[in-house]
Amino acid sequence: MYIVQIASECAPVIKAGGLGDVVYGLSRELEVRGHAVEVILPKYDCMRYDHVWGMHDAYRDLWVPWYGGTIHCSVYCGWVHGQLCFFIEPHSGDNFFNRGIYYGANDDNMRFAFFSKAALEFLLQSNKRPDILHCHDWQTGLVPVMLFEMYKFHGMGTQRVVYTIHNFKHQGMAGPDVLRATGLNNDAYYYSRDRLVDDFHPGAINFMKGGIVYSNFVNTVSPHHAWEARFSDIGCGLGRILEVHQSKFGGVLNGIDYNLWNPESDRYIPGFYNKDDLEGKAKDKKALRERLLLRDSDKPLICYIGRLDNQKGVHLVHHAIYYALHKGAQFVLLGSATEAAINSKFWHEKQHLNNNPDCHLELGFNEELSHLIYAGADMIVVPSNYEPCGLTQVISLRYGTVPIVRGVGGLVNTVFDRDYDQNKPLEERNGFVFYQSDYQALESAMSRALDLWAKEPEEFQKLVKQGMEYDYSWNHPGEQYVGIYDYIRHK
Ligand SMILES: Nc1ncnc2c1ncn2[C@@H]1O[C@H](COP(=O)(O)OP(=O)(O)O[C@H]2O[C@H](CO)[C@@H](O)[C@H](O)[C@H]2O)[C@@H](O)[C@H]1O
Repeated sequence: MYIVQIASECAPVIKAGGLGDVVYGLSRELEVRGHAVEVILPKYDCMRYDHVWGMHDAYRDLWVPWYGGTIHCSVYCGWVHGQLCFFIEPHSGDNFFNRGIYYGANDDNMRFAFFSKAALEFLLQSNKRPDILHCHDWQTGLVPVMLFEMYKFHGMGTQRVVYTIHNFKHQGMAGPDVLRATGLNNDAYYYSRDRLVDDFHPGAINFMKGGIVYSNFVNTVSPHHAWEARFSDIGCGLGRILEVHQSKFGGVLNGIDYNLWNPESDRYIPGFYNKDDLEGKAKDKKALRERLLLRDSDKPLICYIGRLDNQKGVHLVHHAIYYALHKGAQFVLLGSATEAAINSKFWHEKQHLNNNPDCHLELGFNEELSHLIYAGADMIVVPSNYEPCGLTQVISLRYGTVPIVRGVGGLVNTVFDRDYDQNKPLEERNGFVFYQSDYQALESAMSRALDLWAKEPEEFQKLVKQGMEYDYSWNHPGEQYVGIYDYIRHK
């Protein structure tokens, strides 16, 4: 099959979070399975150009209709660690992708509506006719809308679309302007409850809803989150439309790239190891302590890696730091906050803990350091309020770092409590789970983990190995996505 992914991120060249990992990892897996995959991305000024090889212009004069006129774009192509990617660069006063940021501008809705339109124009004008377009999150929700309402009539009638939702919270909203800009026009038609209008804001077009209504298959990134999206408020108002389209909606658990995340060959860690020989992990712990100026000791080391925002349960992350220190453990945090209030709270905390030899807060995005932390830590906390899939607990399992997680979303599908899991036999359990979002719940799971570490080190080691035995590579999800592509092609 010929598959084109249209997305706003692809790791490591453009990575703000887990979406980038998934776009890259899934693309590689599909290629290994013998399919041809291309990725279409915006050409941001701030992307990591050092991760693109052989960048050259692929399509010099792409004219994209926008409002009544056109915007001139150039399309570049290059290889991101073996994956062929196309980067669209618009030349207009809007400066859509020259802002020094990926997201967070006031006109994000227009930036990504334009990108979606430009991606379709690029396919149309360059005569690319993939079997499958795979779109991700609100940024590309308008792709299937425009494909089936416009481009279908211009020679793109056989393309099928899979739409993957990584986060229901951000849905992309705009006024009727976006219909004018993209050429969809016809307000009365699109402002209907079974098409694009937001169920709760009658004046707004909802991009994600468009993606759900028009795509041939829709999924989120774990089976449990698919259930939550339909039957709880986690669907953020999209529950009704998911109900209407339930026959084409499901959950596919994410994988991680096992070549990139591999403690036996990771180029960012000094000690290599596997489940049968964990000596290298001790070396990594030592290296991590040295790098972050933590005192060398026989204390356990707990970490947190991830965005710092309400989704991730920041109040519990904050509490975990102090509870770990109180229990005689060390704590390392690697996180970045986009919200000013959260950012300043953690900067304040960082200053406060600056001289503590058992704690280090690293605020910012640092891919390389994240590898060393996954390898060097004994445990990771993931106390999310909601979590569509979650990659950090899965990466941790691969690195023999025991996850302590809140039982929501994909965390439920990947972490099984050592003491209480009802469905897995003892020898298949791999971490600690708590359910409530209060301090006591977190503390009880953390203290169970720390007690096991201190009092029954052999049992703790067993848990580490059991976690490393899980296969959360792209192998299985890759097969599931190919099954979905096949199904919608022949339906
Ligand atoms: N400061 C930092 N420095 C370095 N690396 C950092 C970092 N902060 C995060 N990362 C890395 O970014 C990735 C984050 O993965 P998550 O699953 O937490 O994604 P996120 O919530 O962004 O995405 C959404 O999409 C993904 C993919 O579908 C879902 O798993 C998830 O539930 C959903 O919220 C991991 O690879 C992690 O190591």
